[in-house]
Amino acid sequence: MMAQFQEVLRQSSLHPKPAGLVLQYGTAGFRTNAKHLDHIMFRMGLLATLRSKKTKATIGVMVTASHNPEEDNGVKLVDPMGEMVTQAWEGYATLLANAEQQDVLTSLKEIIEKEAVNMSQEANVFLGRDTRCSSARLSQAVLDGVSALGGHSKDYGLVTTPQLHYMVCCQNTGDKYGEATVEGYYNKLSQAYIQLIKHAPNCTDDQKHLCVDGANGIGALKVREMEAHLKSGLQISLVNDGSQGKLNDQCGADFVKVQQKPPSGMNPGERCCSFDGDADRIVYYYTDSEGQFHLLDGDKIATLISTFLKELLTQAGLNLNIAVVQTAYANGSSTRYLEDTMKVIVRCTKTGVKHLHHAAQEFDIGVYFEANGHGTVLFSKSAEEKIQQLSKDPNTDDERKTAALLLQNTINVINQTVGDAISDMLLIEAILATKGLTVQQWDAIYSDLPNRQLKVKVSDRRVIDTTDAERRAVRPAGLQETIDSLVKKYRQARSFVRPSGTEDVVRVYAEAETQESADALAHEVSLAVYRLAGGVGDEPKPLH
Ligand SMILES: CC(=O)N[C@H]1[C@@H](OP(=O)(O)O)O[C@H](CO)[C@@H](O)[C@@H]1O
Ligand SMILES: [Mg+2]
Repeated sequence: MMAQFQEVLRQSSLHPKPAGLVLQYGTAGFRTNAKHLDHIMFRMGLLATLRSKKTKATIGVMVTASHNPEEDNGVKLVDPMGEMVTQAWEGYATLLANAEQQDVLTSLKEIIEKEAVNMSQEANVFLGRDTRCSSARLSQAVLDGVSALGGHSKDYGLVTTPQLHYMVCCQNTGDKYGEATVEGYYNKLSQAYIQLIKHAPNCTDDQKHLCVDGANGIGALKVREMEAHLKSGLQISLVNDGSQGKLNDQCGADFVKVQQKPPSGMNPGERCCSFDGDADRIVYYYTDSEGQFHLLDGDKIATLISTFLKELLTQAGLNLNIAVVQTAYANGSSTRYLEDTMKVIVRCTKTGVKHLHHAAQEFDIGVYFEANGHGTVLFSKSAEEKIQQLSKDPNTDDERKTAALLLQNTINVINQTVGDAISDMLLIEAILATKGLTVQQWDAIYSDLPNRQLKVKVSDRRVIDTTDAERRAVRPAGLQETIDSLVKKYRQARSFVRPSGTEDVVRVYAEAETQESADALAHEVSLAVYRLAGGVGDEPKPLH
């Protein structure tokens, strides 16, 4: 053990921390300009090794800053079942990341002691990275951290974030979930997709065509690799494939969702989708004959998927509960449609995938999506078993059997570990094909309420405290009362504010019957935040 600690000290000096730099393990790990991250990567290599020893399982480390600009980078840790690392270890990550150079060993020992980590236990770490030019160098720093503590590592190189989550889950479930290789991932998903579209024999070449915006990132590389496995079951035109443009610059799912417009390089007459920079988010869109842009975001995706699953459950005669998990950012129309028309259970959680994921685990089938397009579907073990039994039952009639087989293939096309743009894309394409739905028909299931998101700069965003899944502010005094009285001025209105977990801003959301009302309400609520929560800089200006 002494020798290992000596090695940590030696290696740590090669990955020095800039004095005074303080970073937080946020909603999606550490994220900042790549030039400040070398020591963070080394230390996350150390921490992942400890986590592996503690859990006696393989742990994942993904080097990416998702939708952030190319100059940034970041790192996320992946727990044994492919889920985000637990909250307690997020705390350790922050502790270790911020320890000054001379205190690294003390912090490391503190974690070892608190968690009673058996240091003679073997450790295994899987590593993946996105296409940023800083990612290769930063990955090496992670590997140095793992080897300093005597851990084993496997570097998957360029993979999407959800592919790495998948590998970790496969490895720790003895390949029950699938084979822990990129090839195994493509085979599992593409075979399930090909089985699903067998139920759409009338699908024309036009319907099989999809434009994909790869955000000039890893998703573009991987969608190309996947395409080869799909045996022309899907015809993909790839734009922003990374050959020319810059990562996430004027493209990608975040750009499309926030700007509500198509990415550069795309002429979206037909069905299109955009991935984000690490391919764990997806949004769809099209432009109608009048040139109007239509966005089909995470809420519309959750609605499409849950409708499909509910119909299959009915056909299969299976009594399984199904819920949709959303956040406060879900469009009010989607919530109303799901609850009132679809009669599915709807849950609202705090922002951040881990919250949605945990809530979704409480149901037989939990469909979760953030409005920005990050999401997946979780099937409980018993739900999977019931579906499998039915598909094998010789006494089942044809209709029930077909539904059970469709459900089975749906399970196989989904990456249950985390939101996955490629897997979600295949599922959505299969649903549209089997139901014979156009993107316009899908869009028409319900109409979004006009909405607006704004950001307000305040001197300390922690003065805002929220409750009820972030839908109500309990501090500062008077803020919620002000929001309530502003909301009353508009029809079908709703508004809330919360401090961002990834940026130094307070986010304001408003929706209402018209775009003008949503914009006016968002502005008035921004002013209330500015005045009551210590706004800095100029007062927010009206949008019109
Ligand atoms: C309104 C919004 O889209 N917020 C995003 C954003 O979190 P904030 O805490 O709002 O900054 O980044 C998170 C990580 O990617 C994502 O999970 C979340 O949905
Ligand atoms: Mg992402």
